Amino acid sequence: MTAPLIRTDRLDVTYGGRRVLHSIDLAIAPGEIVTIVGPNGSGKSTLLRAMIGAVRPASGGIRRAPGLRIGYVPQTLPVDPHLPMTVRRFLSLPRPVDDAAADAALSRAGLPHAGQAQLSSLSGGQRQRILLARALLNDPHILVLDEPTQGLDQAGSAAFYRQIEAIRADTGCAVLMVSHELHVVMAASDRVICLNGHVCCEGHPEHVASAPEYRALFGTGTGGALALYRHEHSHHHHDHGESA
Ligand SMILES: Nc1ncnc2c1ncn2[C@@H]1O[C@H](COP(=O)(O)OP(=O)(O)OP(=O)(O)O)[C@@H](O)[C@H]1O
Repeated sequence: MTAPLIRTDRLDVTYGGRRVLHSIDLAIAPGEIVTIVGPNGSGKSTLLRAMIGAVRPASGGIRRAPGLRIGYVPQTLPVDPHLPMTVRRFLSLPRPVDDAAADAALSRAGLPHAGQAQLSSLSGGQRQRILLARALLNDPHILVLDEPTQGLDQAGSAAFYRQIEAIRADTGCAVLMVSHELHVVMAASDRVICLNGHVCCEGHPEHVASAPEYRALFGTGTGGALALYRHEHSHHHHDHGESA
C-alpha cells in the first residue's frame, strides 16, 4: 500500500478537560476521497482542524508526509463578504499570486471568469467555489473541506461535489471533507467515516448508509433519498455482503 498522506494514531482531543475526540485512527491515501459524517458536535471540524495542525492533540499522534501541501476550505468566507473587494484581490490574501495561478485556480473551481467580480455579488455556491479556488492555489496534495456545501440546495451541493471529483481526476489530489448529506456525497466518496467522538463505522458509502451504527445516529430518514440514488445511479446494485 502507498504511504498515507496523513495518518492519526490514537488521536485524542480535549477542550477544557472534556474529551471530544477519542482514539481516532485514520489514514488518508493519495488520491482518495474520504467523507466524514456525524451529528452536530460529534467532533468533525475538530478532527479536520487537528489534521491540518490547527488544534493540538491531548494525546496520540498525527503524521503528515514530508513536504505535504494542504488546501483548506473553511466553512465560511474568512472576510466580511460585504467589504468592497474583487475575487482576484481576495485570492492574493494573504500571499500575492500571479494572474496565471489565479486564473488556473478559478477555472479548476468552476468559475473561470469570476476574477473581477465583487465578493459581495456572489451567491453562496459561488463563494464556496472562490474558497475552493483559494485552497487550490498552492497545488495541494490534499484538499480538506469543512462542510463546503452548507447552505446550498441539493442540486447546488451535488454540482459542488462533481467539481471536487473533477479536480481529483485532474490533479490526483486526495480529498477529506465533512458533510451532513451522506446521500448527496456518497456518489463522490470512496470512503465514508461516521464519527461520534470516536469512529462509529467506516467503509464504502453504501455500507455506512446501511450500517446499524449510522442508522442509530441518523435514523432511516435518508432512506427515500438513498432509494432515489440507487434508482438513478445503480440499476445493477447488489449487496456486497459487507458487515459492520
Ligand atoms: N474551540 C473550542 N473550545 C471549546 N469547545 C469547543 C471548541 N470547538 C469545538 N468545541 C466543542 O467540541 C465539540 C465538537 O465540536 P466540532 O465543531 O468539532 O463538532 P462538529 O461535529 O464539527 O459539529 P457541527 O456539525 O455542529 O459543525 C462540541 O461540543 C463543541 O461545542
